[in-house]
This record gives sequence, structure tokens and C-alpha cells, in this order.
Amino acid sequence: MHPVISVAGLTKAYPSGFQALAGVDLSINQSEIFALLGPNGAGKTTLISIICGIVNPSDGSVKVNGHDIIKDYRAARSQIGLVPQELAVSMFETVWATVKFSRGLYGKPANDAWLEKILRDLSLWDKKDNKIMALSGGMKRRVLIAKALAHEPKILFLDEPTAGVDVELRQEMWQMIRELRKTGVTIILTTHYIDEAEEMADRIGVISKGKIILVDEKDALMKKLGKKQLSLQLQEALPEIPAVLSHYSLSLSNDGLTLTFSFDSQQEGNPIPSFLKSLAEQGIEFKDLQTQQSSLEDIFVSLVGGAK
Ligand SMILES: Nc1ncnc2c1ncn2[C@@H]1O[C@H](COP(=O)(O)OP(=O)(O)OP(=O)(O)O)[C@@H](O)[C@H]1O
Repeated sequence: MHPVISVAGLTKAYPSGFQALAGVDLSINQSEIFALLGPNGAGKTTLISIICGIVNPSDGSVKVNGHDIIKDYRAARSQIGLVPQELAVSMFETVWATVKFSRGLYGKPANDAWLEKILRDLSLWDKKDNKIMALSGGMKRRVLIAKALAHEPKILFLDEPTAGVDVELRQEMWQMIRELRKTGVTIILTTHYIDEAEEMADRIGVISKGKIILVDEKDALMKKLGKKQLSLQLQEALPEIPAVLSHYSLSLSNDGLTLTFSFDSQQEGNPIPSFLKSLAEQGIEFKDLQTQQSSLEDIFVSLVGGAK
């Protein structure tokens, strides 16, 4: 697939000497939702700020649809919309004036029909003459998205789109992002909410200490690194795990009434039948059982060493 963004050997040292990016290579595919996941301070905002032309790189190159972000700044920048973390709009402007101004910033000819379409898509059309300060928090966030889309970008960056947003609004934002992708826009979101990446992303990149430590399809990632667990509610409490079962990865909880067996979901063959047989041989009976797959959160914590 043709990458819409190619990042190669990107580094950034801030004037303080702090190395925020330490050699990043990354390709983003057309029309995907890519989630950049990482703990606080990992370099997410620095990376997208460089791609969007807000921060200068120290070294390396970035191409946006083939346009170098430095040599061919205007062309590269015109492809991109950025929805920042912070509200960066004048509170006294109307919604309409705000999006119109944003489009004008890119030197694009007026296209009121396009602006109307995005305001309608974002359920802001009936608020178009309202001042920003009179809008709810959710509407203000939607204005940021409308602003970012005003110049018809092909690529949309969302920096922590749902930070500090309530559950209902999060769902709404996710729905909106999916709808946008259907229109052919490539979406890159940064988040430190793992459930957001799990819910939304086609691919996930994990950044830690300025380095991309992993990029993979979400489903493949969950399969590859995921562990499965089988929990058994025992008929009678077990004082300890019998020595003959020590070759299984087991733990006891709930005063010896719950026995949990963890195994690698990639391992050849299903180990459950032989495990249950071993239990039966020991006369250990259970009244209920559940299986669980480890979440992306478990995987993430194991990757970045819990440094969330
Ligand atoms: N202008 C700057 N000058 C010096 N250091 C900076 C500057 N901007 C960011 N940093 C440092 O670079 C590191 C990466 O910051 P960045 O904002 O890219 O991280 P992040 O992954 O987006 O984190 P968060 O999730 O907290 O937004 C942090 O340690 C931060 O303190």
C-alpha cells in the first residue's frame, strides 16, 4: 500500500538538550486509523508536531504524500488537518467565522458548501451563528475538528481526542472519527487511553522514550502478545497448588476458591483439555469456568514496563 506519511530517522533534541525523539521510522497507510500509543512524555506530541510543521526536527525526514515537510512545506501542510489537545480558538468568534477563517489561512478559495457539509456532519450547523464561548465542551471539541477539516485535508491528526471527555461524548467522538475515515481521510490519533486504541485503530504504534518500539495491526498484536486465562471456581478451597501441576502457570485467589491458568494464546494446540484432565486426576472439581483474553492494556503495560 502507498504510504501517505513516511517518517525516516527522525530525531528531536529540544534546546534544553532533551532528546524527545531518538530515531523514528514510521509509515502511515492511506485511509487507515493509526493510533500512536505511549505514556506521558514519550514523544507523541513532538512527533505529530514535526509532521504538521509546528516543531522543527533535529534530523531525519518526513514526507506527506511525497512532499517533504521542510523543502515543500506548503504542499505538505495543506494535506494535513490537526486537532490539537488545547482549545485554540477565539471564544468571541462565531462557529462559522472560525471555520471560514481556518480555510482562508490555507489560501484555499471560499467553499461555503464544503464548510456547511462539515458543520452538518459534526452536528454544528444549527450552532453556526453562536459564539464559541456559548457552546458546550463537546461542541467546542467538534469546532476544533471542523476547523481542522476546513481546508479539505487528506490526513487528520487528533492529539488526545478524548482526554477529559465524558463517556457519552467519547463514544460520539469515536463514531465521528469512523465516519470521517469512510470519506477517505487517513486518521492518526495519539492517546494514552488504551481502550481508545483498542476500539478505534487498524494499526497501533507504541512509542516509549522517543522510540517507536512496536508497530502492528491491532488484531495481530492482540493475538501475538495476548495471553489467555482460564479461571475455575472450585467446589472446595485448595490450600496450595499441588506440586504435580507446577508445570502449568497457575495462581490461586479468592481464599483458594479460584484457580487461574494462564497460557500463551499463540502456543500450538489448546492446552485446556490436558489441563482439565490433570485436574480431574487430582480430584479437583470446579463448578464454573471462564476464559479471558488479555487486553491491549496488559500488553501495553508489559511493553513499556508499567511506565504509564
Ligand atoms: N519545548 C520543549 N522544550 C523542552 N522539552 C520539551 C519541549 N516540549 C516537550 N518537551 C519534552 O519532550 C518530552 C516529550 O514530550 P511530548 O509532549 O512529545 O510527549 P507526549 O508523548 O505527547 O506526552 P503527553 O502524553 O504528556 O502529551 C517530554 O519529556 C517533554 O517534557
